[in-house]
Amino acid sequence: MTANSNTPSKKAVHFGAGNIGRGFVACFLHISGYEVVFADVNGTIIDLLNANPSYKVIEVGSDGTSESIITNYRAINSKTHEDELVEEIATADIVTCSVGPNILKFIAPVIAKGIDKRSEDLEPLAVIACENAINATDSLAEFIKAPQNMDPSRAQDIGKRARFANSAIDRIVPAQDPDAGLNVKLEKFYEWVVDRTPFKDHKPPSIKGVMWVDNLEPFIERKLYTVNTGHATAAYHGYNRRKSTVYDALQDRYIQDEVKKALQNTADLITQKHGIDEDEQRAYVDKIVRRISNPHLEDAVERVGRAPLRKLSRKERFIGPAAELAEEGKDCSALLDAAEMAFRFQNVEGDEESVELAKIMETHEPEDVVKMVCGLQENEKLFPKVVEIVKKVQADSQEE
Ligand SMILES: NC(=O)c1ccc[n+]([C@@H]2O[C@H](COP(=O)([O-])OP(=O)(O)OC[C@H]3O[C@@H](n4cnc5c(N)ncnc54)[C@H](O)[C@@H]3O)[C@@H](O)[C@H]2O)c1
Ligand SMILES: O=P(O)(O)OC[C@@H](O)[C@@H](O)[C@H](O)[C@H](O)CO
Repeated sequence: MTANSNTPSKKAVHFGAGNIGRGFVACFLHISGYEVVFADVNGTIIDLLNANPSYKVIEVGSDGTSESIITNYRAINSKTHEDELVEEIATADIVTCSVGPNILKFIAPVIAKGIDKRSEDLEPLAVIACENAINATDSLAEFIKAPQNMDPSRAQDIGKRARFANSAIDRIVPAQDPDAGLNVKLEKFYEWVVDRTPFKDHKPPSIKGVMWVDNLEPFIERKLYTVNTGHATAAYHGYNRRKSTVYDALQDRYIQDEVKKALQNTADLITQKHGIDEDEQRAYVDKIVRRISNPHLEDAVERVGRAPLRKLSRKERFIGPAAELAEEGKDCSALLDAAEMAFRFQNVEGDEESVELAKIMETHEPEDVVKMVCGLQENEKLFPKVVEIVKKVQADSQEE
């Protein structure tokens, strides 16, 4: 897969040269004819990218392996070379990011400067956040337009210089082997759905593989509450049963049943809320269970369970759907079982949020934990159920 050399050169700046960044977003921008300028704070990755003119994207699955070569990129350290990056953004066609939802506020200032410097003779910059979070691009746009980052008068007519489109991005990219260098191993499946509505009066950027839709909400909720709910359920149960990978976890009959029950809980919500056909959702679930069971990915439960405070928050894969189901008096018990396992994901090596979670659990009353971590309020039907879970986990920790 290489870009057609006759394609006029277009430029994309991509924040986050990590797994999904190199393996999916940059790969598809590359085959769509963009020069990709990576921006990252990891000096080692930046140096490697600048020293190597190509890297491989390796798709692995039951029907074999296939490789693509990615070229035509540069890399800039956003911590040390901000001015250079501002110039690149001011003249780019697209800015994408896959840095993690909690990092958006840190990349916003430099994007704001680049947008502000942009000539209005150019098409507006297309900004698309590729994170596992509902409306991540809106969150990024809010940070960009905040008065500390942009003069309010410029924020008001920012639409002349930039358009912000939410997206749902789906492809499993595990942590890479330490000796993999820049190469990225990932699954064959991919889905990248982007909101078309911000480009109504302009042409949306041309990116191969993107599905443009007028209503993104069903796509992002279905993705987060199926792929990520199922994945995290397997990972947290797996972690607590000492499994190494999601594949190993799913070999355990009990965990497999818990995943299926959690995905039945979310299917009950999604099919009704978004008018999705039940058979279609069943097929989607089956496919996801097959995808996360891919033995070639060797996806560690610690990666999939990473950042438990984010994953236990209000709009995320467990509490988001469970709160809505509880309000309707529907079953959300498997989601709560998985949330309990997430509360037990404490002090995991290399995971700051799991250390923070342990401190919060040790020093706060159960009701306060539920308010702080899950963003639930006392008047919500789910609140007492999660309080009971927290009490149980706290009691078990005291016994240990
Ligand atoms: N890996 C997947 O399977 C997958 C799939 C879909 C979506 N996502 C989402 O993509 C995002 C990234 O996930 P990942 O697995 O690629 O993680 P990753 O850790 O491999 O990559 C994140 C990259 O962001 C960089 N970064 C951190 N702070 C930065 C900053 N201030 N400025 C610039 N770069 C910064 C890191 O150095 C790292 O290279 C997350 O939101 C994740 O949920 C991941
Ligand atoms: O990236 P997170 O931490 O939100 O979730 C971990 C995994 O579930 C996730 O990265 C999946 O691999 C991905 O969302 C598949 O599309």
